[in-house]
This record gives sequence, C-alpha cells and structure tokens, in this order.
Amino acid sequence: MSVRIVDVREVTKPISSPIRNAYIDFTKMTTSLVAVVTDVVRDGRRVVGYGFNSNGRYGQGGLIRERFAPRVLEADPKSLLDASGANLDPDKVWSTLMSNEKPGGHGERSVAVGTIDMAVWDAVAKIAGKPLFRLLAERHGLSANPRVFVYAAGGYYYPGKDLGALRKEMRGYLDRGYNVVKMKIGGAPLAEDRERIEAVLKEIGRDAQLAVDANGRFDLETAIAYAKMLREYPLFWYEEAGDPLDYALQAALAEFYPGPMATGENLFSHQDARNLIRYGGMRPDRDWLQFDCALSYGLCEYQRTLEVLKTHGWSPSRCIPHGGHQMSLNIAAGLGLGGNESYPDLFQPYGGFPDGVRVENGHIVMPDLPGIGFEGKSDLYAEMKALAA
Ligand SMILES: O=C([O-])CC(=O)C(=O)O
Ligand SMILES: [Mg+2]
Repeated sequence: MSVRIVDVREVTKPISSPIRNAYIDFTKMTTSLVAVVTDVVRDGRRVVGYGFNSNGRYGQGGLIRERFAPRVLEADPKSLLDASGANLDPDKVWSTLMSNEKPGGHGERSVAVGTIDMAVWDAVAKIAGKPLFRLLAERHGLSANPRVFVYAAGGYYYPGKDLGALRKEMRGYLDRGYNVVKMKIGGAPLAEDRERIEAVLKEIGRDAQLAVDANGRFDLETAIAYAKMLREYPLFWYEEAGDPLDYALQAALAEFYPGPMATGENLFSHQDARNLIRYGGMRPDRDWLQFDCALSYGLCEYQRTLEVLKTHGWSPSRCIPHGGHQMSLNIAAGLGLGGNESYPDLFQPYGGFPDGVRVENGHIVMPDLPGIGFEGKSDLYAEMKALAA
C-alpha cells in the first residue's frame, strides 16, 4: 500500500474581531488553513489532514507556499514513512520541513511549521483509524483520559464595553458550564483594571475562579505594582506579566506574587521553553505553562518540550496550552496535560469543540472521532472541505 503526500494546500482566512488585549487588536487577525492531501483511502474517502495556526500570530501563507510545502512535495515519498511503511512518520516529515533551516530565531517560521505539522498528525491518526489522543497515549505507553479541563477565555477590551457587559459575558460562560474564566488586564490604568476585576469577582462569586492576562505588556515596575494589587484576590492565575523573553522579570515577580502565575504562549521552541524553566523562576508546584504547539513547530516539537519539562521535574499536568483548538485537546487527553484554553465566543469556526460536546463542571469529554476530530465540527469542516477533500 502506498502512503504518499500528493499535495499541501494553504489558504489564509480572516479571524478578525474588534477585541483588544493589552498589546494588539484583532481587527486584521488571520489564520492559515492547511490541507495535507494523501493518496490513502479510508472508509471510501481520501485521507486529508487539516491544520491551522491557532490565533494571535497571523497566517503564514507566504512561508508555507514558498518554502515549507515544496520541501515536503519534493522529498522522496519513502523518506517520509514510518518503519512499517504503512503510515507517515511525523518526525521524518518534520525533519524534511526543517531541512536547510539554521537553529535559533524562532520567529514566524515556527507558526508555518506548526500548522503543517498539525495537518500531518491529523492524517497519521486518520490513516491509523484512531482519534489522535488515543494514538498519542499508545505511543507513549499511557492511558488516555478523554475528560479534559477547559476554561473560558474572554474579557477583552471592546469598544463601548462597560462593567455590566463584562459581567454579562462572564455569567454567560458560567451558564455554559465553565468554572474558570479569564479576562484581560494591562490595557487600562491599574485602578480601572481593579474595578473590572472586582466587578467580575462579584459576578462569579463562588461559582468560578478568575484568571487575568496582561499579554506581556508590563515592565518590571508595573508588573510588581499589579502583583501587589492582584495578590489581594484569590485568582486562578496571573498570566504573561512581562515580555515573554524577559525571564529575569518573571523570576523577580515570584517574590511579589505568591499565587499561581502562567506564561509561555509566546515561546516557540523547546529551547525557549527550557530557558523559561532554567531562568524564569517558575514554580512547578503552582505555576502553569501555556506553550501552544500550533505556534511553536507543532506536536513533534511539543513532545521535545514535554521531555525538557520532565528533565527539570515538571509534570505535563502543569501545561494548559494557549489557543483553544482541538489539537491541544487531543494532546491534553492523550498525554495528560492539565487542560486546555477555550474561547467560547471568539475565533470561530476554528476554536471550540466537535458539535454536541458540552462543558460540564469545567470539563469536556472527547468524542471518539478519527484524527484530530475536525470532521465533527460542521462549520469548521465546511471550511476545510472547501480547501481539499
Ligand atoms: O489575546 C490573545 O492574544 C490571546 C491570549 O493571550 C490568550 O488566549 O491567553
Ligand atoms: Mg494569554
């Protein structure tokens, strides 16, 4: 039986909205949608793997079309196969993507590769006829846990949004079954953010916990001023206070903030993750790591990141990835992560869960769909099918 990648297609799609965090607005936000088309047929249909690049970084059509897709298509098909010859080997595809690439400088290249890598893993799990989370658990000698913690991210700055609207948004998440919600800080003066936080805490009461996200906006002085304000509240976490690469700032902050902190969504390689763990003063008993495989060279690289964490005494259960996509849900269910982000009202149709999946007590249960499970989300699959089927 031949297994061959016959095409790699990309289209750049808008995921724009008028929201704003402390650093950027999303009025021009895009994502790359990728299809890896194979010559394998399963259940009477050609196997096509799909991927997209999460959110927060723009679509990478140029890099994908000009550099990365041609490398895969020009490779000897046999060089991309696993030992049995009956499936693709994601690590071999990854090495092919990264041929003639120097180390370091993990800019947007990691997004382009992460997007294709997602589509490759989707194809590999479909060819194996299994949900990706089950395939991953088997490969790692683990037992899968399809029940995954998810939290609701939102609370953005939005033109005309007052405290009433913010409270209503958060109440809506609780009504939909979430018990942890997240809001933005750092896009308004500290006193105003304090009012916003207090309004949300009043709304959610004992029904849920609140996380706050500064999106890397603060210098050390401001990060500390916020830490002193935030530590008065029982927050779920204080996220990305300073520049993602300022490990000294992150380390200094621990002295002022005894509660849980979270960061990592803007670190795009296992080497950067290792530097955070080495120098960022993160505490494995309470802090959270948010590396998003779609932005950071994909699942092949994410597995290396998990190895780095293990070496440094961190459990995968301290990872709750950024991005709210089904790829990280599969990794969480298969490899024992602590959960996944979700954006109930944003970045549709890319984020979210297969149709019919409900949040209960802050958890979802993964259905047994082959691959990543995109076919189970009809609005998303409609976009994917239009690219290749
Ligand atoms: O606003 C964003 O870029 C998204 C973000 O930080 C998050 O989901 O944690
Ligand atoms: Mg964030």
